[in-house]
Amino acid sequence: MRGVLALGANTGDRAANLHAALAALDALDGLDVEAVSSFVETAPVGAVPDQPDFLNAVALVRTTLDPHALLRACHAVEAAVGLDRASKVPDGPRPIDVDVVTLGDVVLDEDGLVLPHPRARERAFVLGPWLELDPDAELPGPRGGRVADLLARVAP
Ligand SMILES: Nc1ncnc2c1ncn2[C@@H]1O[C@H](COP(=O)(O)OP(=O)(O)OP(=O)(O)O)[C@@H](O)[C@H]1O
Ligand SMILES: Nc1nc2c(c(=O)[nH]1)N=C(CO)CN2
Repeated sequence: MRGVLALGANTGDRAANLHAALAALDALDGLDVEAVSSFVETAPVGAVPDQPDFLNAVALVRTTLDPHALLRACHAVEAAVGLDRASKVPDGPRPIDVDVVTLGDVVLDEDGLVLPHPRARERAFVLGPWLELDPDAELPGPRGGRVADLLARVAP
């Protein structure tokens, strides 16, 4: 299946962290990184406004992993690049964050995994790079829609 991953980093060498995470993802059995967006500098969104700007990117992947295995793989890559989950503050600074935005048309909410990612539809730092890679992209599910339309709503 095709999947969409969102990456973000705002501590350390942000670009090096994104490159390391992308290489680690591509090295996984059952996952190929097919395309990577530009790295975009974005102001922090969410509960912690007073932190460094993020470098964000989106990757299109092809994978045989099931949704939970894909999330576990993302967490393993985060740990390998230097994220200590125990000290992570929600919405706060981190050397790397890898979220699963979509996996095919899968819609689910179970065991700590929600697909599509519940906040993707309101995050310009996800929608913008995704649109760059696929101008016809669509977010599946009842609250989905064309990524171009969702982006126009959050970043008019
Ligand atoms: N689609 C998803 N992608 C990544 N994590 C998810 C997803 N759905 C649910 N989660 C859960 O969200 C939990 C918190 O995610 P994380 O630690 O990345 O939070 P955060 O990065 O601070 O915020 P956000 O999830 O809004 O990016 C994870 O432990 C994971 O179980
Ligand atoms: N600009 C930007 N803001 C954020 C980001 C992010 O990746 N980019 N990630 C967050 C938590 O996942 C919270 N806020």
